[in-house]
Amino acid sequence: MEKKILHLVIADSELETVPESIIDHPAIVNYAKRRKKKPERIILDSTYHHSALRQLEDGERRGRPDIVHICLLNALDSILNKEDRLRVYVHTRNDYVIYVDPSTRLPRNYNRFIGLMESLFEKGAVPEDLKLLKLEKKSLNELISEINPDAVFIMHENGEFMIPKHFGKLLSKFKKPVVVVGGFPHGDFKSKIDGVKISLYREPLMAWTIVNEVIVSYEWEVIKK
Ligand SMILES: C[S@@+](CC[C@H](N)C(=O)[O-])C[C@H]1O[C@@H](n2cnc3c(N)ncnc32)[C@H](O)[C@@H]1O
Repeated sequence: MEKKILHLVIADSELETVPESIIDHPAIVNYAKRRKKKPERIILDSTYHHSALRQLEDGERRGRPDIVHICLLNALDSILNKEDRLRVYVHTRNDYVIYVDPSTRLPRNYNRFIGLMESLFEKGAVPEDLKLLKLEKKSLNELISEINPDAVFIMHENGEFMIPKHFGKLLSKFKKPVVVVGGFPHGDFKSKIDGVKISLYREPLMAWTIVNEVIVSYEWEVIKK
């Protein structure tokens, strides 16, 4: 029997290189100089580029690679992943998808993670020989069609309420479910996708907390040894 695998998509993630329209902004130019990189090659980060972000549409939610970093650390270090029952994808606001090999050992250090993302956006795959992380231009809907799941669940604070334990049970009924978690700090999904919206708590939680809850609730159902 084919084993059940959970496909987790961190969607509409606020991970992008600096947009053309702000490459001349002093906050970007100075930061790029300090890091000895070209402005267009650096990853937008609200901690350092706050004043430049104010000039961008959706500026209050953009530049949050830290959300992707923490979600990926949690997912890749999970028991579910070590048991080869998890596939993780990062979809970004500009419709790029990062395919994450389950054996990837992501840098714990945030600055090193940023360096890795910059190489990925420049080269399309890192490390170039092993291709543990691969970048492709793709919409969220294209990614989901490619996975070809038997169910799609969208984690959403306004979805049908279900405690994590019950959600794990529901997920385990499917062979290849996709679970979508928003990789952004505020607001709603920008991509339009079909799926069953599920809320796991009566308040909004951070994306990485939802990632943990989903993974562990599923793990308790499918890993029985
Ligand atoms: C920080 S939240 C998004 C921002 C949130 N809409 C807000 O304005 O505070 C990031 C993601 O975590 C998931 N999430 C957050 N709270 C949730 C909840 N109570 N139940 C299910 N998913 C949740 C959703 O996928 C959401 O897109």
